[in-house]
Amino acid sequence: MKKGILLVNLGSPDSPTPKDVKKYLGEFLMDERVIDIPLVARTALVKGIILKTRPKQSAAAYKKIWWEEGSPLIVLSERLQKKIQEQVEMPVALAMRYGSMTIKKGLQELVDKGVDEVLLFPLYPQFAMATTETITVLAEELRQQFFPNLKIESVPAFYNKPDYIEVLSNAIKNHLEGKNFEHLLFSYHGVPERHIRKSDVTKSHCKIDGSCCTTPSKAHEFCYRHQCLEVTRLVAEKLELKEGTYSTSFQSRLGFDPWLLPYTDRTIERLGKKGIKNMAIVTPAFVSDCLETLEEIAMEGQEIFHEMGGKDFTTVPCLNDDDEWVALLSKWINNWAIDETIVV
Ligand SMILES: C=CC1=C(C)c2cc3[nH]c(cc4nc(cc5[nH]c(cc1n2)c(C)c5CCC(=O)O)C(CCC(=O)O)=C4C)c(C)c3C=C
Ligand SMILES: [Fe+2]
Ligand SMILES: [Fe+2]
Repeated sequence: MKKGILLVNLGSPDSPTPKDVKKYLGEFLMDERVIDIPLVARTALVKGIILKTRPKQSAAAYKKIWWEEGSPLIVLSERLQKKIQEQVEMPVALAMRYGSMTIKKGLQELVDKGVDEVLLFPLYPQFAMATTETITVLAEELRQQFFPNLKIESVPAFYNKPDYIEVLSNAIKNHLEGKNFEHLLFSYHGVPERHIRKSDVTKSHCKIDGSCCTTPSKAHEFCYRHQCLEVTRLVAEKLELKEGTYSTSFQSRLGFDPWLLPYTDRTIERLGKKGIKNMAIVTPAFVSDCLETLEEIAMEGQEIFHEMGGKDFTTVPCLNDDDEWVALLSKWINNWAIDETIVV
């Protein structure tokens, strides 16, 4: 059998124009694992309300962060793919869950190279219904419909793998070397609380009450909140951060449902009001810098902090195409090629 890799990230619009942003958001938000309400209600909400105003607003935000080569998320994912390809023997393709670089095209590219066994690699350290699950479900649907002879195995969330924590901690340490920060905020993309309850395989563990996520449970294999809190805990342990000098928050909420707390914008506000003058922020739910890190955090977050009296606001870049990160992903891929072990 010939093996190949399909790295999958979220995706971006083709350009930062309201028209392309609308097309992209339409596909993204109509995903039943992103806005998880019945089809009729989802259509009314997305097409009848969100897509009437949001594309213009989002396009303006995208314009602020767009690069000459294109969307930062896509460009950085492509750089990652190229660097991994230099370190592994088998073909490495890249796809996006939404937008033009489809998973179908990615699978076809591998099949055209003679691949019949694919390692599907969602580029998300933590599991979420709206990220990892939607990728694996779609890939399986495409396999059944178009590639019935293809074998696909998926890489699960790797949030607590010691070598991932080490690479992430080193990246944070290197970036913050010599910088004097009083507080390090770990900001993760949020999800509606409802998503956490839906993914609870035990159906009774998740209470979103702050304690369930630190009580051992089978539910944590698919609990986004637990997995985010664990990344913070493990990195803080590795970097020997003192209690009270770091915290976790959740960003990018959409709509009026309760999302995971505390919210990042409010947390930054609170830190500024409390008299913190120098803060740093890291965003471990994203492996590539994107709209949510470059605009929402590095621009809007910084502005909030300054308005509250804060001075230095340092954003730690995502792992992007960091050499240690590339080496780790290549090691995991090469291990799979040798003995089918998936990420240990
Ligand atoms: C951990 C990763 C992500 C989760 C979980 C996630 C959930 C989620 N997102 C929305 C709504 C939007 N997200 C948007 C942008 C965006 N989201 C992620 C990652 C996760 N989303 C990334 C990497 C990006 C940036 C993409 C880029 O091109 O750079 C947007 C678009 C921007 C905007 O208008 O704010 C929306 C909308 C929901 C509803 C959701 C639910 C669980
Ligand atoms: Fe929990
Ligand atoms: Fe999002």
